[in-house]
Amino acid sequence: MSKAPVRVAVTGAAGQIGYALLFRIASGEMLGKDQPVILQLLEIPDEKAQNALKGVIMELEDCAFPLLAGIEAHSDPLQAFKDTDYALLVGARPRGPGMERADLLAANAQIFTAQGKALNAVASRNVKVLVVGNPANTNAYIAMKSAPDLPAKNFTAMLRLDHNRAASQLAAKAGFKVGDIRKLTVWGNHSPTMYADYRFATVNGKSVKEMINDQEWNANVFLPTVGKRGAAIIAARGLSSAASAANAAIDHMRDWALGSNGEWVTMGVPSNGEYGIPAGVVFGFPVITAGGEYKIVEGLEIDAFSQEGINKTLAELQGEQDGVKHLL
Ligand SMILES: NC(=O)C1=CN([C@@H]2O[C@H](COP(=O)(O)OP(=O)(O)OC[C@H]3O[C@@H](n4cnc5c(N)ncnc54)[C@H](O)[C@@H]3O)[C@@H](O)[C@H]2O)C=CC1
Ligand SMILES: O=C([O-])CC(=O)C(=O)O
Repeated sequence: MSKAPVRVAVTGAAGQIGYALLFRIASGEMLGKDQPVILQLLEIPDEKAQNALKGVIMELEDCAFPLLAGIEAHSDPLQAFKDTDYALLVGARPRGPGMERADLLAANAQIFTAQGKALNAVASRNVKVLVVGNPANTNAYIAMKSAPDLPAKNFTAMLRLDHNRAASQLAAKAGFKVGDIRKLTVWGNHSPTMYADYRFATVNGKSVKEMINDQEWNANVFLPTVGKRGAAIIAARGLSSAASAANAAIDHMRDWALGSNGEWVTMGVPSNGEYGIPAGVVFGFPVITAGGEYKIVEGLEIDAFSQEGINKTLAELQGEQDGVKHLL
C-alpha cells in the first residue's frame, strides 16, 4: 500500500537554494522513493518574489514527479506551516561580497521570531525543523525559543555543508574516496569559527589523522579552507553556495528522517550540556540518527587544541545569542 503524503514546508522557495532543493525533495531524494510529499512553499509578500515562486511551481508541475502529491504557494507562515511535518527554513537575506555574517543577525532575527511563533501555532507537534538561513545556529535558536510548545530538540541548524566540505578536503589530501570516510565531525557554529575535527575519522578502519600526520596542515590549511569556503565561493561566483547547500540540506533531513545506519553525521542541535556546551546553545555535534531521532555521540576525548577550537566557536555563538536576547 502506498504511504500517506507528508507535508514539507520550505521558506525562501523562490531563492537560489530553493531552486536547487525543491526538485530533489519532490523526486524522493530527501524522504525516500516511496514517500509522497506535499510542498508548502513560503515567499515574502512581494510581487516579484511571488511571481518567481509561481514560475518555480510551473516547473515542478512540468517534472510530473510521481511522489509530488500537492504544491501550495504562500506568503503567510501561518498558512505555509499548517500541519507541516518538516520545515526547511531557507529564506533569509544572503551575504553579499564583503558582508560579514554578524551584519545579518538583526535583519534575520525578526524573520525567525515570526516563523518560530507560526510553527508553534500551526505545525505538526512532531515537526522536524532545519534552519539553513544564516546565521543558521542563532536563527535556529531564535525559532526554538519562539516555539515553547514544540520540543526544543526538533529545532536544528545546518552544519552538514561544513561536514561535507571537510570530508572532500580530507579525501583530496589523503587520496581516499570521499564516501569511505567515517566518524568525521564539525563542532560549533556554521561560520569560519567552526571546528572541523578528523581526530576520530577512519577510512576502511584506518585512522585519517595518522594517514595525514600533519598538524601544521590541519591548523593552517585545512581549518581555514573549510571555514572560509563559503566566502571563497562568494568571491568566485558572486553568489553564495546554493547547490551544495541544498545538497547538504537533503543529506541532513534524509539522515534525520531515515537514519544514518550507525554512522556519525554532523547536525547543529540544542545542547543538553554535552562537552560543556551550555544547555540550549544550538551547536554542531557528532550525532547518530535512527528512528527519526538523533543522539549526540558522547564520551569523546577533547584535547587541548580541540578545546581551544570549541571554546572559540562557542564564544562566537554566545555573542550572537546575547545580541538577540532582547528580542526573545
Ligand atoms: N547553513 C548553511 O550551510 C548555508 C546557509 N546559506 C544561507 O541560506 C539563505 C538562503 O540563501 P539563498 O537561497 O542563496 O538566498 P536567495 O536570496 O537566493 O533566496 C532567499 C529567498 O528567501 C526569500 N525570503 C526572505 N525572507 C523571507 C521570509 N521572511 N519568508 C520567506 N521567504 C523569505 C527571499 O525572497 C528569497 O527569494 C541565506 O541566508 C544564506 O546565507 C547559504 C549557504 C549555506
Ligand atoms: O557564506 C555564506 O554566506 C553562505 C554560507 O553559509 C556558506 O556557503 O557556507
